[in-house]
Amino acid sequence: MHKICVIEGDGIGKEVVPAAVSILKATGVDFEFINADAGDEVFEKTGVALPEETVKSAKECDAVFFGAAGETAADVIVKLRKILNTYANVRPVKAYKGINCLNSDIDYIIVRENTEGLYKGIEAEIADGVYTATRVITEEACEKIFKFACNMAEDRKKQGINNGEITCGHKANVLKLTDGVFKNKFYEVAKQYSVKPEDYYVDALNMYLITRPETFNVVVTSNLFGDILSDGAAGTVGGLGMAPSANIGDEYGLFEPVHGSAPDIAGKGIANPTATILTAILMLRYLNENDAADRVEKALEEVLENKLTTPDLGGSLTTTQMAEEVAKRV
Ligand SMILES: O=C(O)CSCC(=O)C(=O)O
Repeated sequence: MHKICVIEGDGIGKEVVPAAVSILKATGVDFEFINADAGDEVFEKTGVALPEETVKSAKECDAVFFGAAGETAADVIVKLRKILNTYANVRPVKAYKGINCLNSDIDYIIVRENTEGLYKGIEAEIADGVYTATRVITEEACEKIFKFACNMAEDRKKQGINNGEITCGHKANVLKLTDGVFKNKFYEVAKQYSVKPEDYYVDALNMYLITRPETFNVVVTSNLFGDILSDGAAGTVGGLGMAPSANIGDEYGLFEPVHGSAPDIAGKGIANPTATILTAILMLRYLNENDAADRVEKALEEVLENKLTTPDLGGSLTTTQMAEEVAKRV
């Protein structure tokens, strides 16, 4: 039995998470779902966006399934990632039939370092009207993220998905010390694996992810660059409604769609649940429930291809109705 800490959060999180949970229940896998609070609403009630009891529940469960947070997003998810030390933020970018994608051959994974860089939160006013943000790069975090990414590239090679290509995005021509270390550690670690390493300046890489996305397999980069590249990459495969993510550490897994709470459509029943369903598939694989993951992905692919979707994907169903179409095919 898998215990899952479910945090719906704010806005459409309250719609897409229950939709995905209904599909998880349809797989027949033995789950216990334990609801917990985080985000704007609990902040307004208690003054705390990430309650201690939610952190406790997250640590006691086998995985955390998170929806979205509004204005408090960074206070909730960045803090949770740090507390759970989920140092790898895994962001698949894949073209699905029936979805308006840049091309049909896109299938790569962005691995974003998830603990440091500019996300250390070290900001200061160092003089009147002068403000700084400190970017932290440590050899330890570099080792961990590059080993994680190289293992992923090797696994995909063993599955025949690709030939071990792995790409590092950095800005070492400007950030000569911090990204010089980042780039050098990448090649140092890559030597220990049967992979094909390459690197690009992150601005050029951003362009290549648009002009030739089908040529990439595993892309590894630092925190803020990963945040930016992954949103742009989502745009090449149908938008943030198609963007799942898995925050992975040595002890915990935190699963969340990349999109936010979308207050403009919250409560209308039209939120696209695909990103959250794809996130549920990532969680099933993390829990080694690979047969169930395959069944959900096959069911989702059929639903997408037949436009049994929410309006943003060309269909006419509600969030719940789309999830029901997936669930009955699982
Ligand atoms: O920048 C962050 O990661 C924290 S705010 C939510 C977000 O943008 C993302 O999860 O990509």
